[in-house]
Amino acid sequence: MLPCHFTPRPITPFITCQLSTSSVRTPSPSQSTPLPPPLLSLAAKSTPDSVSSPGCSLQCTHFQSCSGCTHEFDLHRPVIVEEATQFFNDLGVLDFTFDSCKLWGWRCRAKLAVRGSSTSPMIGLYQEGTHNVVDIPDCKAHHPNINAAVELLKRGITEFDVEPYDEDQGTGDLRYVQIILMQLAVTTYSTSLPSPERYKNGKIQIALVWNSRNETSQNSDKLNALANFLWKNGGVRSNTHLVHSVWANFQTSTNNVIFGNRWRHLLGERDFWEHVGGIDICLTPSSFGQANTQAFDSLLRKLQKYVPYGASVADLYAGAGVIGLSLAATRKCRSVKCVEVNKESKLSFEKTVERLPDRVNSSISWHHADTSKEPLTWIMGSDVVVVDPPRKGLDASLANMLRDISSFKRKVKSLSKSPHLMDDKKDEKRPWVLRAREETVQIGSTTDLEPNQSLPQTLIYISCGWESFKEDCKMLLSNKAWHLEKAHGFNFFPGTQSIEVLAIFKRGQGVPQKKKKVVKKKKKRL
Ligand SMILES: C[S@@+](CC[C@H](N)C(=O)[O-])C[C@H]1O[C@@H](n2cnc3c(N)ncnc32)[C@H](O)[C@@H]1O
Repeated sequence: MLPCHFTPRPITPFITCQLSTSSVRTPSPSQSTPLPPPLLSLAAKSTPDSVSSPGCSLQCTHFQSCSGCTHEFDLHRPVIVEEATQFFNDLGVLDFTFDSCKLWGWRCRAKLAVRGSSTSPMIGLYQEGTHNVVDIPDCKAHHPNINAAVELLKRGITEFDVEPYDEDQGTGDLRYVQIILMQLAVTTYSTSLPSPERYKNGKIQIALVWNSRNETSQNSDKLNALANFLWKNGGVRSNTHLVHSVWANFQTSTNNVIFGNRWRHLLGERDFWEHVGGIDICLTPSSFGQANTQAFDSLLRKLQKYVPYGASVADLYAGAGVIGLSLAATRKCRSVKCVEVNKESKLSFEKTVERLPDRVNSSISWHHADTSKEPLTWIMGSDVVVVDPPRKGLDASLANMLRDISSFKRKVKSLSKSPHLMDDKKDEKRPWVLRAREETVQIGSTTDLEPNQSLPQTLIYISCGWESFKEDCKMLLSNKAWHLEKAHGFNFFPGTQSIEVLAIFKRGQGVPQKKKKVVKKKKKRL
């Protein structure tokens, strides 16, 4: 076990170190994937270190050539944590915490470009500022099973003479591959397995982005041959049993968009299950999923504590509704309303709901809608609103509405029949409202819910974009309708300067946190 050195700093968040990599194995078919850096198993609340600890360094051969990681040392404590601590201190939150999470092998989702030739394929990320792909077979951020899947794929490409995509010419077959680690196989469904075990034995979903319109295009025989190879050598009957399923996505556009609209399930099980936040969630290859599922799980567990039992929750930027559904299950919510602009997430939501424990008795709905359009109608009647926007932060209309929330009391009365949610407005013409109604999924009865015109008292902001968060935060606080009560950071992307922030805002001005008094013990006289 390597030591992690800690020395105090003037402003110090609590840092929780969980540096264990013991749970990660290397089941590469050829056994050539190296082990991640040595084991550190600390579980401590501690002040951070100020020296570069060798035990917390990346030790990756691809560092500097690959654009994935920007920082090599002190993975457990990105430099930005210092700034975040100061930022929250200035806003009166003196007990900002930072959970350092898993430092290597944390990435459970990878979208990698496939370039080079069939005899010498390269699978990796672009070099910073270029379209040159860097091969990253030994990536230390990837879960080892992702690296093993990449290696298997390379073998298949060579064996079946699959031409990687050539961006300049627009030729070749295989453009990208998306590889996702799943920690819960449907066939061996058992949430009683400890989480590290599930993580260690995670299976892989491979989605091949094929340079053709559909599965009947020219060269589809090669696609099938490659998929069969992956299944034969990595699937359920192989020695390694690494691969859960193989999918194809068809994309012929010359722009930078990775995926086309057409997806095909080729081999293995169709449904892909994950266990986070106390529930099983189903993810399709096209729906949003967090790259660092273990860190996301820690965040969800923390978030749940800020939601009162029986609360009504609006989950905005909801994806497949993971946050809302996790709250429905663990906080016995009265109602949960999820709002998401990507229609593809609907199916995942529906499947996840099917596996919710029987005891969940909430009224749950999922709406295919843009939360920036008439945002007030989405949060009305909720006690808690959760926002988890993309990196660019909140849509301006939503941020403005939240900032001015105190002035909306009267408007709420007139809006109490939400145009998004009510069916009795037959003359509704606005296309986005009609679309939202069409795609709405409602689970559980709404009749027991008395019309509720209240506005939320708690705002929970989950951010993956530190710069946009700072702006949104200042904006939200500027009208004094909210105060910041708590803030926590999570090391979602070790090796980079990005952190995930969980911030809890409450209505009103709040009481400033007091600095903890240092109680000096009197020396006993001998
Ligand atoms: C960071 S992801 C969070 C997803 C989800 N909360 C989760 O953890 O799985 C942001 C989500 O917001 C969605 N989104 C982006 N802009 C939106 C908008 N204006 N209205 C509704 N959803 C939006 C994206 O499609 C994406 O699914």
